[in-house]
Amino acid sequence: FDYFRAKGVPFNKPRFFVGSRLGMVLKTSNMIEFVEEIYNEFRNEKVSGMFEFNHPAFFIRDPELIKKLAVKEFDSFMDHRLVLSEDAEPLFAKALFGLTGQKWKDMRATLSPAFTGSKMRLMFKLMNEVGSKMSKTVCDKINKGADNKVEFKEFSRKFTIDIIATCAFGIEVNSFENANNDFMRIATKATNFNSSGMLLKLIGFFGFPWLMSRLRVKFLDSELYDFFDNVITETINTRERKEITRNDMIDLLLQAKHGKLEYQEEKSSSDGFATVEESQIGKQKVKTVWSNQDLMAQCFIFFFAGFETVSNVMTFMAYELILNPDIQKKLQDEIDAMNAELKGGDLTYEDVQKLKYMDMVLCETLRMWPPAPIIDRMCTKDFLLEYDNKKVQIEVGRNFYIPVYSLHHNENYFPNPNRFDPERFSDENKKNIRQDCYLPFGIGPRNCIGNRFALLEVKTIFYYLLLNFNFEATKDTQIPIKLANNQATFQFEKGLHCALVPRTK
Ligand code: HEM
Repeated sequence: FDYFRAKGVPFNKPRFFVGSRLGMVLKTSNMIEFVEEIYNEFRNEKVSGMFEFNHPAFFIRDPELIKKLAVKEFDSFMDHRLVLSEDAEPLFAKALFGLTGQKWKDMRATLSPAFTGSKMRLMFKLMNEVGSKMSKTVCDKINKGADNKVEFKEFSRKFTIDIIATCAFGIEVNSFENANNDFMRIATKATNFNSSGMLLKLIGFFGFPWLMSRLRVKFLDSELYDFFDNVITETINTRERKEITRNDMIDLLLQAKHGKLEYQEEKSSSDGFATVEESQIGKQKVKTVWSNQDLMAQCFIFFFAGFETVSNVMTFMAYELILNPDIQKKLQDEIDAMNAELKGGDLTYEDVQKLKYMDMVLCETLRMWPPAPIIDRMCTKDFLLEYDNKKVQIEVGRNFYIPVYSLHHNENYFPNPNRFDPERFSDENKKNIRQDCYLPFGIGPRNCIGNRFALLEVKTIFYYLLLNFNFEATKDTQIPIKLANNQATFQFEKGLHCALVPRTK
């Protein structure tokens, strides 16, 4: 607890055992309150300190320093702090997010060609099929008299499960017809951080990973591991035996396994303002031979990273549209115009790129409600941090946090930050946005590999939903919303209860 005092860095006064995480243990604050509390404690400092239980961590407030460490000095800050070892969670440890050093570089370079604009264009067909089919199912049900009141988080999970199942695993699920399918059951289990058992595990893994490793505590249920193992092994075997091509992620991973996937530079490759660029590391050629288990871990992380984040964005976007009917109407006008232009034809990848206002609304949702409100990096080479005539040594194994949420809500970077205003991202205004202060998909070579996929997915689903429905509040809608007092997830306390009212055109 003397770590920061010795370095002359101001720090959040730690409490015995819990450090700066009392709110996590007592469940008295949510993730945003935690980030804001630490961010606002030393408003005039570029760097401060906090404690993950007994583990000191730097908190970098200054965007230029963040950029310096996460981009320019990437070699010294390449990894995330590993709280899950290979013993505790083989799938996490072998997946891109958990990999470290050279292994991470090789895997990133192997996978990044699967996430370029041209690959997204091919995958869009699968996404579009699910989006349009599911909206039609919902429409038919409501038109036949089914209840039009939904809890939007639960509702959007059905879309994201079906899309990730078809795009990452090559499996059609149809969660609106069969709500209790295995994917949904497993996903719900994997992302349920609310139970006391899970809270204890989280405290253990965050605060005392070495102890958890000694005790051989597993993070995820073994049923989950078996489920992914069976699904992926079976799919890979069938694909290889029957030489089926489907342009989904399993296809791309198999191409990568056989060394046939290479990064292709593209002329214009923006899938929206929030798109992040791939670094040179991701564009290298690699010769590593990957095992089926390595591939399985990647499918797993696509599932894990791409399911909860996307359904969260969808829920927050629906909430903002309910609060701001004029914005909802303007977005529907754009969608209706596109629909008229299509004259009954299929929506294409290029059409989605043309939905400018959709991009503005989504960018603003990601600013107001970034699904990853805080991200971290771990020091992989001793580093002397110099700023404001100070010199602070950061040793290997120490990590720093980037307060994404607080940057997005700092009035110096986003005037009137609590106002939902898509106009910030208009052609005219977006040039005023500092790229180092807008980080919904992270920063530097370790940014979100699935960013294009995520943007495309949300836009496609909202296209079909808003074409057919108005989102309206009901007596059960919690306004203003409150977040659940849980620092492991970023969710509404009571969900988002609302009505999908069929549009009369
Ligand atoms: C709106 C939805 C999403 C958001 C806001 C989001 C955000 C993020 C953020 C903030 C990071 C950490 C970046 C950093 O540390 O600089 C990350 C990493 C990652 N995301 Fe996403 N993500 C989303 C959707 C997805 C999807 C759909 C996929 C996969 C299909 C995905 C796959 C990953 C992976 C594999 C990583 C680890 C990258 C690495 O370590 O090299 N994400 N994401």
